[in-house]
Amino acid sequence: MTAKLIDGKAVSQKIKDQVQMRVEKLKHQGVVPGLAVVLIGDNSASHTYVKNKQKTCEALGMRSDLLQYPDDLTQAELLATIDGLNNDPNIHGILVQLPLPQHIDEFSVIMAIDPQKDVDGFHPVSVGNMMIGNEAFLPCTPNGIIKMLDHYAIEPAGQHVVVIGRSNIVGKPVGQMLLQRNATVTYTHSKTKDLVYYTKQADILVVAIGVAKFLDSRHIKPGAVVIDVGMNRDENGKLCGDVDYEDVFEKASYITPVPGGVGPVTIAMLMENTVQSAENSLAKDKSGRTM
Ligand SMILES: Nc1nc2c(c(=O)[nH]1)N[C@@H](CN(C=O)c1ccc(C(=O)N[C@@H](CCC(=O)O)C(=O)O)cc1)CN2
Repeated sequence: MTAKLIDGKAVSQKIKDQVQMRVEKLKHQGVVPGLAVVLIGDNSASHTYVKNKQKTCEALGMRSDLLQYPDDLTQAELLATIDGLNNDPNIHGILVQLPLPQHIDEFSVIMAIDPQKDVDGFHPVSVGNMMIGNEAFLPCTPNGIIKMLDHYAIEPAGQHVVVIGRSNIVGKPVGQMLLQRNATVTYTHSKTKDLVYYTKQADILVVAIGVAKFLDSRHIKPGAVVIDVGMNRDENGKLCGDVDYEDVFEKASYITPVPGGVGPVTIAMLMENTVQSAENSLAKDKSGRTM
């Protein structure tokens, strides 16, 4: 068996085409969706991702404001910036690019963002609503993974999903979202004993640990679906995932490439959250006017 490629670029394009139609409809009603991206410091990967976000935003006809600061920005200054964006009627989505410099508390920053503009889906209000199945902004990478599975008719229901990694932005939410689609979910992490005992049981494996080529064919059962969330550089400085792609390709049924898999769909889901927020804002204004 050789794996079928899960083409993140193709899935991303399909989502962006739908977003573009929604943007045009909003523009006819006088609303230009606006995304504010706050970038602190000089992390080169973050600069690349933010550039991708801005480029995509503008290509879809949305407004994208970049607020860039040196890494000595104080937490108080950042919170004041976020407060200004919360109150800007032309801004519908706010994100602060992670990771942050060590002197800034990530939770305080996420808490400062108005949940109605939380297009990353990281705010506890968004997370809580997601957990109980309420409408919420869903985190972009986990939601993108769901969209890729849907695109290839890979049904999570009844499947054993093993998640490697327990971050607040990928591991924890993706497991919950797949649980809500009736998968059976096992969470594993750096402290899990005998990791292979769990990974070899997985019908669907989500690998989000940030270690280049960590997972190889010994970790998976034949026919597993492998979702590689990793974004690393190999010994030659080449972008690679958490999965040894060449080694796993012969054994998996589906696999996401890096680059070209989870990354592009993450961006597309951010665009979808941003246009959704602008639609929510317009609906709220209209309901206010009819009161
Ligand atoms: N505020 C946030 N910070 C971070 C998030 C997030 O969702 N919100 N997620 C990750 C990084 N991430 C989004 O910002 C992200 C990572 C990778 C890509 C991407 O397009 N990857 C490309 C390759 C890009 C390259 O050339 O290096 C691919 O995989 O094809 C987009 C977004 C952490 N921070």
